[in-house]
Amino acid sequence: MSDTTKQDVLPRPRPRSPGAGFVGSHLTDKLMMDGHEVTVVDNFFTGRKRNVEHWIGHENFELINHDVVEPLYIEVDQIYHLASPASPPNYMYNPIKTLKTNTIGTLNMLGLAKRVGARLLLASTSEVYGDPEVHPQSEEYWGHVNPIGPRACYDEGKRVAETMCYAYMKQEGVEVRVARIFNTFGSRMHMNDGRVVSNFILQALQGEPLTVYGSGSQTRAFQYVSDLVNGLVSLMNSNISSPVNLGNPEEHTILEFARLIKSLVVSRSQIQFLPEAQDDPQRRRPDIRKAKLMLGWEPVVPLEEGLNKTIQYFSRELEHQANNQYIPKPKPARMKKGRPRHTQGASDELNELVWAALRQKVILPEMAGLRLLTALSASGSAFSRNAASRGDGFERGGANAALAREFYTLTPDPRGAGQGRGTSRTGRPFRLLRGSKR
Ligand SMILES: O=c1ccn([C@@H]2O[C@H](COP(=O)(O)OP(=O)(O)O[C@H]3OC[C@@H](O)[C@H](O)[C@H]3O)[C@@H](O)[C@H]2O)c(=O)[nH]1
Repeated sequence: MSDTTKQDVLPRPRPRSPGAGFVGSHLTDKLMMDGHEVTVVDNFFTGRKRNVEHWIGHENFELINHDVVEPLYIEVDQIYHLASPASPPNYMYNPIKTLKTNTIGTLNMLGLAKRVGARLLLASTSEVYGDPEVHPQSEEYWGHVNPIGPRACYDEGKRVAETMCYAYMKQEGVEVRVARIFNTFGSRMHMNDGRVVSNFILQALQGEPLTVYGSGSQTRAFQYVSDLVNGLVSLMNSNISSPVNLGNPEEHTILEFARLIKSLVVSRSQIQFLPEAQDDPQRRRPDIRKAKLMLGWEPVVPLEEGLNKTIQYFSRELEHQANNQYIPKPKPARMKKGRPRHTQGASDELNELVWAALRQKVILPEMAGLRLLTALSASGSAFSRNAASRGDGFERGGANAALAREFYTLTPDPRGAGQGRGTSRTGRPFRLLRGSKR
């Protein structure tokens, strides 16, 4: 099928990504919000349906339970190939599976790209540089990897995945993009992820010792997930086929990082030194001059801001887990006149998502809208809990208008937009009722 025909059939790009994991689910949010049709493919080895459930029911969204180690036959224009466990304990847990995913999985995705004429973006990693002898790491550096060490399944798996991309580009003309992703953190990381950010935050929140492997003098530079997602999308849509580093160049020792998290959580946790991990890279920091120059991209979220959001996310996860269900905090069912209604306790991320949807006039179908409301409700918003429980009302006419009205009424726009008046999805203008009785 030619590109033109495909464009005729699918007026908007139709990307696919194994997107129920940490990074994939944030990428899915961005692509959906930008109006694309998205097919998420995931085997749920480390991904979770919960991360993308708010899109289930949306006409532009499809979720396929599939392992990329098996061939896949779908029609797409762009492929974000993110499949692979990324946390060292996860990828070392089943090294053969990690190797299969990164080798056979990548071959299958490149085969798919070749068959349908799609562009493929490989989520590669800073781990291709191994324990680097060059600092900071630029794309020209070939790396220093132990090919038989415990990290090799991932490091070498990603290195050969890059090799495969360029072989398909040269031999078959497949359009490829390669993002070398440096340490990334944010909400939707799994509680058992095992990487340093989730470990330290969870330990600090629970008063457990923060486990520093080795002396803590090894360094890393951490980027917030929204910066990464913006970088991935801009790389996909660029004309740069050679590898590009995506990361935040602000470098810290792991010990400094432990202290920073302790202070942000205001935790009394001790710091506990454990034996050093084998082949642990000692220094890592991205050289991002190429991304800046060629993509106009650089991270914008300050470390502390990203960490505070992530701390908030993990506090809720802990609360949710402790109760096995979220017990809402007591709140008056009706707010007093003049007092702003808001989703206090609701996740900023969900608020942002709903607001962005309303601002960009993305259609929130009843099911997706209800799921968002339910999620907000689970986060402790008395108002949205009521709205969710009145879900049947949304099935009737003007559902999106009702949904928009609910959110206009209860949620402050985090970016200050939507003041005073709004327009519903049906085009019917309505007044912002925030702060007054409805
Ligand atoms: O509890 C912990 C966890 C980790 N660490 C240390 O913190 C540093 C960072 O470790 P992480 O497990 O978060 O991540 P690593 O940097 O080793 O690997 C990561 O690199 C980039 C990505 O591609 C991957 O997400 C991941 O492989 C390491 O030095 C590690 O030894 C601790 O000191 N304590």
